[in-house]
Amino acid sequence: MNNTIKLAVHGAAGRMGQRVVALASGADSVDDASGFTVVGAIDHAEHPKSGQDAGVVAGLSPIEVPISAQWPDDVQVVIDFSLPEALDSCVEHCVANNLPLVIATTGLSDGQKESLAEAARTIPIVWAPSMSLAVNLSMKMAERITSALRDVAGGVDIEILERHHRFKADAPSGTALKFGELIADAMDTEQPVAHVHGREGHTGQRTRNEIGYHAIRVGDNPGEHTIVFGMLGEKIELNVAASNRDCYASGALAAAKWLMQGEAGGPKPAGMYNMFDVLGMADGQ
Ligand SMILES: NC(=O)C1=CN([C@@H]2O[C@H](COP(=O)(O)OP(=O)(O)OC[C@H]3O[C@@H](n4cnc5c(N)ncnc54)[C@H](OP(=O)(O)O)[C@@H]3O)[C@@H](O)[C@H]2O)C=CC1
Ligand SMILES: O=C(O)C1=N[C@H](C(=O)O)C[C@H](O)C1
Repeated sequence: MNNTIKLAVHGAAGRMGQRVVALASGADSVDDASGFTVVGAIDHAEHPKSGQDAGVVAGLSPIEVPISAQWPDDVQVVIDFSLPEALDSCVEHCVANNLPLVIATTGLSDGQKESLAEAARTIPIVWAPSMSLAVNLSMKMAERITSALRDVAGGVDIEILERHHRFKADAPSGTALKFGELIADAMDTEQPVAHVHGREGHTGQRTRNEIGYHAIRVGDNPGEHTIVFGMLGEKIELNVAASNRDCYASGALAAAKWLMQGEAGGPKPAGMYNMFDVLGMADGQ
């Protein structure tokens, strides 16, 4: 009997979808990727690779699963790496079929975030802008550094630089925005924190309650974030960089496996989870 977890990948023909299909199909021996069978490789019907074997598209031998807009019936868990405009139908399918869902797509609208919160009342969802262990650990470090420097004499200026490949459609990255959200909370100021995206012209002096964001698009960079903590006389730079996309793919597979490991032997209860939950880094864990 086949006891593996039956996985569908949404956005399967894309850069990330291909790596999830490859790792889950055993392309490399990655612990987090063991124990899955890819049963669905979902992409839009007009995709040029539609109908082709998803394993072949991902650079492997055939896995006998075509890239298709049709969802198979035997799916147990879904991983989404697609586009904001493609996500809604994926969430609707998971809610209608009671399927646990890992959402990695970034650039979502406020309305979509509200819809996700609603969906999480019915199904368990892991939603995170970065599935990478190193990035999530760096987020915890950024919170810690921000708190430690909160009352430093002369103050600290915090700026977030992100670099990604030229094909990336959203800016700044979802990860940069999440770093900013966590840092703003850790700044714990009475004044609201201003999120400043790039600077140009006669901007005046930098204020003390702002976080700056700078999005760089270069070549094939799979994702790099640098958080600069600038003080008078010294600075700290926290840099976290992917060498390839497998940190995200294996993190998403770890999240899918975690969703399938509820206390009662079935999936986790309905709710909104993140990678801190998956990695055991949530407050109080
Ligand atoms: N959370 C994380 O750890 C990470 C998140 N990401 C995010 O994941 C997303 C995908 O990234 P990436 O793989 O590089 O992007 P790609 O553009 O390479 O892949 C997206 C795939 O989704 C397809 N798609 C478009 N419309 C639909 C639809 N209606 N239904 C199903 N599939 C559809 C695209 O087709 P077509 O090409 O024809 O548009 C493409 O094949 C981005 O938002 C990115 O920011 C990326 C890496 C890590
Ligand atoms: O589009 C990408 O490539 C990435 N997107 C995510 C983001 O927007 O934060 C995560 C990672 O940095 C790669």
